[in-house]
Amino acid sequence: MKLALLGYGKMGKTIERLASEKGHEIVFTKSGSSEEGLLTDADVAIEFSTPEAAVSNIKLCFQQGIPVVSGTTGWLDRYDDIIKLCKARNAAFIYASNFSVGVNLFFDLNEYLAKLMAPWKEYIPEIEEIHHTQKKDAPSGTAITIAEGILKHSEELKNWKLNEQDDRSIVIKAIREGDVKGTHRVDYVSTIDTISIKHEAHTRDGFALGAILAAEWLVNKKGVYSMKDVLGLK
Ligand SMILES: NC(=O)c1ccc[n+]([C@@H]2O[C@H](COP(=O)([O-])OP(=O)(O)OC[C@H]3O[C@@H](n4cnc5c(N)ncnc54)[C@H](O)[C@@H]3O)[C@@H](O)[C@H]2O)c1
Ligand SMILES: O=C(O)C1=N[C@H](C(=O)O)CCC1
Repeated sequence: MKLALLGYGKMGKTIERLASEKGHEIVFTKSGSSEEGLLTDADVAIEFSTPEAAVSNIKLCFQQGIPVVSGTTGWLDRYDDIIKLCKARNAAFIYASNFSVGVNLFFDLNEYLAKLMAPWKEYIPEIEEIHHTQKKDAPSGTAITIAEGILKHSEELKNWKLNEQDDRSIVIKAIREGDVKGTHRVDYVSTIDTISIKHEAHTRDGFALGAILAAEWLVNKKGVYSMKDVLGLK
């Protein structure tokens, strides 16, 4: 598979290493807004850049007819526009807030637990995420997906809030420390006890391998997909 890498920071470089080990070829890399260029040698693009750059990078792929896998977080206020554009252009697109297989299993576990806990109103759900100090967005995209999974099964809770709790919202506590790769915990807290589930990434390899898997899956497809399609979790 011939790959274009849009964004060549911590994730871009991890993807380059692991994709090369799998026998894929990197034919294009982009690490700034001034670089445009032709992606047409690539079978698929993998986009891990910045919240400000993601939308124009994805559009660049749609314009050049290259399927695109995007893992950049912090731009989702534009997600619906991108989906419309993808359909209008008959392009191919996968976004995931987290590409690791472990986190995608954790998303399902989170929804299972949310359904189980829904009748037990004395337990209040809370989310905590911890990441490295260079991270630009808060809360993490993964924490937002976790919150959405809980909201789907709750009658009382209507939204999430960063570092703030009230009767109708789930608090997401965002902590930035050292070089933490990504830790997410969901607690159901009552006065009597706490029930917790946690995912802790030890390296970035899981995110990168999941993105490569998604790219391999997306080649020669059209349409909008998710990691559930890639992993057969639907
Ligand atoms: N979905 C997932 O599984 C997952 C996993 C890890 C990180 N992320 C997200 O991926 C993004 C990147 O993470 P990172 O740790 O590699 O960050 P990073 O800061 O190490 O790398 C980002 C790179 O993007 C480059 N860049 C800036 N503008 C650009 C542009 N216009 N076009 C192309 N590249 C540009 C920067 O030069 C930088 O090298 C973040 O949004 C992060 O939250 C998602
Ligand atoms: O390092 C990051 O930045 C990460 N971002 C994603 C998020 O916001 O959820 C995934 C975990 C790592």
